[in-house]
Amino acid sequence: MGKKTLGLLVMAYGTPYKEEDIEPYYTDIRHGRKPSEEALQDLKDRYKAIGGISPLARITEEQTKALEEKLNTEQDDVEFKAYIGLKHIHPFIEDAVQQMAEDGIDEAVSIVLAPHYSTFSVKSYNQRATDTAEKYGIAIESVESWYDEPGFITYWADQISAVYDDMPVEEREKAVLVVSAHSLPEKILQDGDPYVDQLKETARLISEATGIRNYAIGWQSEGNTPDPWLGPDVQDLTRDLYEQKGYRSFVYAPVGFIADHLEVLYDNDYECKVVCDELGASYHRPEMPNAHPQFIATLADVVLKKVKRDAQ
Ligand SMILES: CC1=C(CCC(=O)O)c2cc3nc(cc4[nH]c(cc5[nH]c(cc1n2)c(C)c5CCC(=O)O)c(CCC(=O)O)c4C)C(CCC(=O)O)=C3C
Ligand SMILES: [Fe+2]
Repeated sequence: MGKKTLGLLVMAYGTPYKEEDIEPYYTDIRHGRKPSEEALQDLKDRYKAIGGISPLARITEEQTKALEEKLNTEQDDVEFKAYIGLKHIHPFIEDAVQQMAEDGIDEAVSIVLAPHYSTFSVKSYNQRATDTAEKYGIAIESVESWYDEPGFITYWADQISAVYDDMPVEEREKAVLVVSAHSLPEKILQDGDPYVDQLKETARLISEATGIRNYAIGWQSEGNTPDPWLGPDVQDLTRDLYEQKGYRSFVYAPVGFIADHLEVLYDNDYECKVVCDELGASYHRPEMPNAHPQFIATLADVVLKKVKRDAQ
């Protein structure tokens, strides 16, 4: 008998593949409500500013292929077969699980390509995966978070240290590390959501690993809604750190994301850089994990730990 095939559901946010996808994609993000003409144009302009469309679709695919390959070379007990399931565009999470069922898979493990757990993000991905798997009789186990995984911390520590090592000593003395994730509505805190504490812990572990004591936590890319969002926003934080603490060099580590995409290429590389330029401060942003082998090996560790624990 051959090896058992285990489904590997890799879930991610999703991104438009071409300009015409932007409207239905944005409508899906807004729970089916069409965006205003103005908001739609604003989003189209941001995608245009990063080169027309996001590289995220390609990167998610590269990460998924690399993870499947790594898992299958790392161990010999099962054969992992990867499926991409997206939150806001095809192939949707439900499509991926249905495809698994059609391929005869009855056992699967899932991981979200986002390190920190929140009721807004990972919980809803996992719920959709579990509901659909149940419908098709697939036994699925879901990774919940990996914000403190040693390889993840090492990845960022190495990238950040490389940026600091390249700085002249005078710059390094006036440098600050800004560790950030996507902002969420403040109301998540009322339900004891672990999101904020998890980001703080990622930052603390990076500080410990790099020896960088001057760091601050920020939130970015907040939505355009009337409710209050988690702050401080990274742009306001940049000004405050400049004015009140005298920092002159800013190193942005958007650790809530793992790929080059709109939030990083626009919200950090354009918007934060504009603030730094205005202030006459230096802007740095270490490389995102993307399909970096060290990062993929970390994801493989996370998946294998989940599978092994459940096998006991
Ligand atoms: C927590 C979180 C993550 C990280 C965890 C995870 O990865 O799941 C994330 C990632 C991403 N978010 C992305 C894109 C967008 N998110 C939006 C809007 C929103 N995100 C939210 C949350 C998150 N988002 C929320 C609460 C809203 C407001 C919704 C509302 O209106 O109530 C909008 C609408 C316009 C705007 O607000 O900019 C867009 C275009 C892309 C793809 C980028 C690309 O295509 O390159 C990625 C990776
Ligand atoms: Fe988003």
